Amino acid sequence: MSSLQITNLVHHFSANDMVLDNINLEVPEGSIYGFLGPNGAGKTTTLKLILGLLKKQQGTITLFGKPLEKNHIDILKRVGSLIESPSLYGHLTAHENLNLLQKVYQCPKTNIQEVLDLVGLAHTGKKKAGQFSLGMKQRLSIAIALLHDPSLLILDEPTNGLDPNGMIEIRELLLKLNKEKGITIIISSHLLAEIERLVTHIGIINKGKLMFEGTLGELREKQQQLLSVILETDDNEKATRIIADNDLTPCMEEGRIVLPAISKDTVAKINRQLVANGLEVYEIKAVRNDLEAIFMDFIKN
Ligand SMILES: Nc1ncnc2c1ncn2[C@@H]1O[C@H](COP(=O)(O)OP(=O)(O)OP(=O)(O)O)[C@@H](O)[C@H]1O
Repeated sequence: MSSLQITNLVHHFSANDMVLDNINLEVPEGSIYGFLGPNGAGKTTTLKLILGLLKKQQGTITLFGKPLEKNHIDILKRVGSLIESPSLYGHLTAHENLNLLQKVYQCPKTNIQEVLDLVGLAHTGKKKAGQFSLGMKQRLSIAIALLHDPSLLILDEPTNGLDPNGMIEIRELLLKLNKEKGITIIISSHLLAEIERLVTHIGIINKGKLMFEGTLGELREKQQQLLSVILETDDNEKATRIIADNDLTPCMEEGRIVLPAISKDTVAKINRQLVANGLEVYEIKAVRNDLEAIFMDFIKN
């Protein structure tokens, strides 16, 4: 069962800007789904459409097996979200902030202490939210999103601007919410390293197109398949010209030639050509791309 399914989602802000270009994605129930992409890729637009904060133009959005348009209120009751900067009352304590919003959202009062415990703010007592660190403010915003006991939490770049400690706190909180409360989480980010140790599933979006979707394990499998080749010769400029004649695109990095993934046969062929052209080949080695390099590859192409 999936918590969210999107099919053929298209969105324009004006006639000739395709901000979302036929997005299809699926968030399994119980997963932590990392929605990854560079600035301007279309992450916030997608998340706003999922929450009904933007009017859908084309495609279908289904949450908990029901179409969004026809079940908007019922669906929103099951979703907590944090999109863009949170609105907190700086002159109120964490408890007072939650107390106020609990009345606005008409959710059970009993949730307040539990939610404060969950996000690690139960000890903040009389301290006003305005005096909180950015990390504490983010955790209070997540607490607000949790007040009505949602089964899906949608967070748009919640670790933006946090120091490494703040990032770790949010990561541990989200893992706890997922494990202990069974909450499905969608979290957007433009940094793979930031969410790599948190997510079970990843969707990579670039220029409004979904470039990859799968489990973290499937992304790692791509890592196994992708090998770049590093070469060093006594005349790298000449070697680069010879290699480029094979329809390859070598580039220079730190005085060595770097080639995208190529087959063993091609490596042998290039080696023969370089030697036949009188070059000394000092080194040819295959290197595994790390996950970050794979992500960069998705957003480059
Ligand atoms: N209200 C709007 N009117 C016009 N263009 C918009 C509007 N909102 C977003 N855009 C454009 O749509 C594109 C996608 O923006 P979006 O905010 O969805 O990207 P993002 O992946 O969330 O990026 P970021 O990490 O920078 O927030 C960008 O080119 C942005 O300038």
